Amino acid sequence: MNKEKYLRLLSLKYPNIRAATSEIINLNAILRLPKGTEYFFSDIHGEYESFLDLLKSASGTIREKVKLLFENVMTEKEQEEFAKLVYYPREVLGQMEFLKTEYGYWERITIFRLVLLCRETSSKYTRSKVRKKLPIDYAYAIEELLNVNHEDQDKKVYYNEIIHSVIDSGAGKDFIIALCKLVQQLCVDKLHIIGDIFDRGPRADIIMNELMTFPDIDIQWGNHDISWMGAVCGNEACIANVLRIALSYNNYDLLEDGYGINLRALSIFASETYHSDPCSAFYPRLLDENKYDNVDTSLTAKMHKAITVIQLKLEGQLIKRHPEYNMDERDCLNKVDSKMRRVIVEGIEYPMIDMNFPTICWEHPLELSDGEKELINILRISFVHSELLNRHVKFLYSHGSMYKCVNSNLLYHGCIPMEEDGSFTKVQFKEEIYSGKPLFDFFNQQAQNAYFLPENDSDKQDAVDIMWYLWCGKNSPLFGKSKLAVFEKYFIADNSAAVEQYNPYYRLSNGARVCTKILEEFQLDIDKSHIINGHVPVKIKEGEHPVKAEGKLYVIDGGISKAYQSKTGIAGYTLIFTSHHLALAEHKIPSKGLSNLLGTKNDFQPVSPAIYITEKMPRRIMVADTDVGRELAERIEDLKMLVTAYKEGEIRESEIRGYD
Ligand SMILES: O=P(O)(O)OC[C@H]1O[C@](O)(COP(=O)(O)O)[C@@H](O)[C@@H]1O
Ligand SMILES: [Mn+2]
Repeated sequence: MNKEKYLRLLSLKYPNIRAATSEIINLNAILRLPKGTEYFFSDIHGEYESFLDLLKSASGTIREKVKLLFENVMTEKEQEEFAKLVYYPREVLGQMEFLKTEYGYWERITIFRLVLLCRETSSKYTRSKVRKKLPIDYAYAIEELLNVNHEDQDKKVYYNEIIHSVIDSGAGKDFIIALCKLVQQLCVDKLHIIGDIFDRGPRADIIMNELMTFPDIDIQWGNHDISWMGAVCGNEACIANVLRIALSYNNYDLLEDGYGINLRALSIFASETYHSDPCSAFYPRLLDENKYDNVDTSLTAKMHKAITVIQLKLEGQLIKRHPEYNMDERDCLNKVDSKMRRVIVEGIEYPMIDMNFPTICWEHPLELSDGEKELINILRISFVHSELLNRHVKFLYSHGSMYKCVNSNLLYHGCIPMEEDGSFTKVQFKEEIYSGKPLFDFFNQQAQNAYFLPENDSDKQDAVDIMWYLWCGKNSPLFGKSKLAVFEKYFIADNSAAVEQYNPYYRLSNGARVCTKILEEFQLDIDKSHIINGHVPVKIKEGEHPVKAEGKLYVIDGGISKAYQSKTGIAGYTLIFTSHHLALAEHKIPSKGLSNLLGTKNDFQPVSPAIYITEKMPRRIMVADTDVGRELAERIEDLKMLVTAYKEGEIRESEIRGYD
């Protein structure tokens, strides 16, 4: 756009010198504020209770602020009760049994204390930023309360008046809820999710609903997320895969209650096809109980086997369609010698532990039976049309990507595929060869194409297929392992056949030199920047540490996922980036959540992690030093140009606004 056209558009918003100048002053003020606090989480894996605890408590930060403010007027127990209210106001209020007279007093003092907490948490933001986070209904009242000067006697009366009128009008509870939510949102200014929201734990859908309420959030897709996205794009191998994992963890509530995926056809097909098969290797892991949909485990095992066989066939077909994936080795069904009941994997022969495959014709092992064809078709329709799942996937697209550079940090879930010598692996798709950043960009574009291209576009199918490659391909930055040993885990007794080798990245990135090379590849300042990954559980109890490469790399998969806590020894990490420092909050097992709060009242354990400062900033980081700050500085320059244009008569000033 040419300069004059651009300034004319800008003049619609700032129609005269006064308006433009006052915006310049505002923006300059914002630049001089400390930057907001950023929170990083990864590998949440459907654990909605623990995750909501961490999010709503700002990983222990709110508890610290409560202590700071009220240590002298509240006992430890009262502080804990108060913090509990801030995290789960609706639930706590629903539980309260007070005499009417006591309640009125409690409501007043609670509002008063919450306002103090809001003031403390909002102190480093401009009024305008706080205003944007205010709930519409109470914006005016809250803003007044936050900004009243307590020294002034008249103002104090005014302050009390506001609180009284809120209570008198019967809005006390709602007002308390609004203040609590505001504290939560003020504490976590920016939220970064480094992938793997889905699979294993009970309710990824509840996590997504919560994330969608967050004003400032970005998501770097994990391999598990991309496989759900692929499923919604209609990739049948991905559909079979997400169902297989969900069944293996007994996640019926997520599938049926959450996403409305109808499993009737699968259960009928499985119980008929595998009626006398014990399906022993397919019993689900029972880490959580379903609240709504309970299916007996022997039927689940049959459904699990049915979908696994379908998945192996569909994967084999995909591999045949795409020789460029170089994944022939993963076409395992074609490596089975059905007569000898043996299979050859990576050149080694193993006995098969199970040869009951009523739907496989060994002449053409990848062909779906008629029943399987009909079934996968029904399931595909269910996934592609699930309304809530589509909303969630759209959000993953609008707020997510393969990687992100933000405030001097490089965020991605898994790895940059690398050779043993530290060079970026060159990967060929069609005629093009990609490596390093261009490989990420290529996959990012393909993921977009998979969902957004119209059905009749000739590039659509390849893009939809690549979603499966991103889930488990050797050179997928989201996966980064030599193979995903689905077949071996179910059908070979020897565990060594199921070993998945990590890409050399995972060893080489422990060295600062390789991390520097990666940061340079993404044009980041090598002295200030960090790489932030998830994907690989950090085995703390075996002496591993999340901070690597002389502080340049953070791996923050600490095991929020219950299934992995025995490996890591903790219940997850939160990386916290304030204006002063980078810190890791290390969460203890068990993080007792909402269900405890609602069950036995006294059993609630507040989130109180061990917090370690891992890097102090040489000086306080201000908004001016951040990406947003750079955008604001540009806007200031533009506004200055506009002021000059007004002064020189190039554009005429006006009082009225453009289009509104
Ligand atoms: O422990 P589970 O749920 O059976 O999953 C094991 C599988 O998950 C994977 O680790 C991928 O999941 P992550 O991205 O969470 O590591 C595979 O490599 C592995 O085969
Ligand atoms: Mn992962």
